Amino acid sequence: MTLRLENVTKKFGSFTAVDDLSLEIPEKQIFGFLGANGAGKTTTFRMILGLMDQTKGSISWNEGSIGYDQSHLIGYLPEERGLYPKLKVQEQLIYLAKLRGMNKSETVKELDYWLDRFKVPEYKNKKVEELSKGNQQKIQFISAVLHKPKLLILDEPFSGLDPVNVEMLKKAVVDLKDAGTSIVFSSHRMEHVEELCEYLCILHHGTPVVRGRLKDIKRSFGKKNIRVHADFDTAYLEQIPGVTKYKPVQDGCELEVESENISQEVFRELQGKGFVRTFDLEEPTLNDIFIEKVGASYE
Ligand SMILES: Nc1ncnc2c1ncn2[C@@H]1O[C@H](COP(=O)(O)OP(=O)(O)OP(=O)(O)O)[C@@H](O)[C@H]1O
Repeated sequence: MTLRLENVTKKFGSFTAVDDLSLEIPEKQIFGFLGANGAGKTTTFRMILGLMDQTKGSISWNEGSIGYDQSHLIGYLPEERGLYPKLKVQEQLIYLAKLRGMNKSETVKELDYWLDRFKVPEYKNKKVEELSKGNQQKIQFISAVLHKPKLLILDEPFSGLDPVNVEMLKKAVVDLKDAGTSIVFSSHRMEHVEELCEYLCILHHGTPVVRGRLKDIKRSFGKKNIRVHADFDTAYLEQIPGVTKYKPVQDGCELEVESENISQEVFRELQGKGFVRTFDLEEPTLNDIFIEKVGASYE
């Protein structure tokens, strides 16, 4: 059940929010959707879900289009969140699950499971407005997964959650993937995407600037980070051509180098100067890649 976007464009008047976006989102994986504010992530989700028509291009899931008759196969956590504040948690989840074809006893069973798992069983009969923002978000997440969707779209699922709740939700996302759910989520937090996703796309002004498998993206980025700890002054390393960043740290330095070859050059330059305690060569972080590809537009 691959989700495929082909040359998708969305215009609002003369403004292009999503520009000729082609993506293949593999099934049973967690796919990360990144981009600065206003990059077009939510707009893309809305088009995938059929909440909004694209101006051009096509979106297909399992070779067909996504229609309302597939609502029971899809779960969505919208960015704007949308629970009824005056209704009790159980009442409204029974109502929302009914729209997706679930009966009351199935819903209550699933709801009890999730409330226990998220350590909030006492909220079952509380009105949503009585819950904190983070706890409302957990309930909203439950409403997106209660019917065991095959495709789950999460718009900024971790925003506004404390670290314990972030971990709880991450674990739930991984377990859902292991159970066979295809998950797409947007986030501004690179470390979450780095930890959870095998595949990702970085959107910039509605256009993908990076897409594919995280491992391949990191490898092809070229730049590497090096951490050196030594019992001599390493400041001279900054002068090596191809060293793009230099930061002194306690007993050494952190470097960014243009390529693997330059890292070997740095290694050679360290020989014979004294005792080198650490020489760590690391792949770039997703944060490094994001800043390089998207960051310039902030300047
Ligand atoms: N209904 C609309 N009418 C006009 N412009 C819109 C509409 N919806 C979105 N936009 C514009 O389209 C662009 C993309 O918005 P979108 O909400 O998809 O971004 P996003 O990547 O989800 O951003 P964020 O990270 O801030 O949530 C923005 O410039 C936004 O102002």
